[in-house]
Amino acid sequence: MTKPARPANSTAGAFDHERVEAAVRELLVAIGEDPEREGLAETPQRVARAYAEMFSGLREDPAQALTTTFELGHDEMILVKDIEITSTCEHHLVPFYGHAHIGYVPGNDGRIAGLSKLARLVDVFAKRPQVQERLTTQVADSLVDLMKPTGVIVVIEAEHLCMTMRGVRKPGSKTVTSAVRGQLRDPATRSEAMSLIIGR
Ligand SMILES: Nc1nc2c(ncn2[C@@H]2O[C@H](COP(=O)(O)OP(=O)(O)OP(=O)(O)O)[C@@H](O)[C@H]2O)c(=O)[nH]1
Ligand SMILES: [Zn+2]
Repeated sequence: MTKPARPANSTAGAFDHERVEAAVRELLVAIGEDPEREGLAETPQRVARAYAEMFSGLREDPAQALTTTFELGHDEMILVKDIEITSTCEHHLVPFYGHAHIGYVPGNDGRIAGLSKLARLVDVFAKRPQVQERLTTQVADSLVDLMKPTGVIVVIEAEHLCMTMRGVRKPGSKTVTSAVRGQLRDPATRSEAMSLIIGR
């Protein structure tokens, strides 16, 4: 049975460096390598440090990313385009990377978010084992939760290394996912938002 995905704001247990190091050492033996040879001797520790960074979002709360908001009385769409993202495919544990575009129309209070905080919010979810669709909806749903905006659109375009370096080997293929909430579901506003995002 497929287990349900971890809820957006749950916090995972502490990162166990020693256990990751032991697992990487074991992995090296399993692929026929010598984990004691000079070039690999420190690899388990390096990989543990890298994983701690790549999966740091498991222990982060999205509410802590969206800390700074301003009461501006703004009621038009705000769009932050081309936010670079790197995440990790949960099926193969290799990266997928590309760009996120986040647009929203503030709620009735006209409250807006600090621009950098939107990029921080994406990272909370990107730094977890992911599939692109869930990453996209988690960003949209947490923005709805935290900002109570009138509308939200999140578009992510990414290249998956699991499709380029191995398996089907189709370099250059891009996956585009979107999540649209509230007023931006209206076909006219949605297509205006999409043309701002896609029209470069
Ligand atoms: N929908 C979706 N699929 C993904 C994502 N990342 C990887 N996948 C796909 O997950 C699928 C896993 O398929 P499996 O048949 O279980 O694994 P596999 O034998 O390694 O598959 P191949 O990649 O086709 O060699 C593959 O089709 C991947 O392309 C993602 O973010 N979203
Ligand atoms: Zn994959």
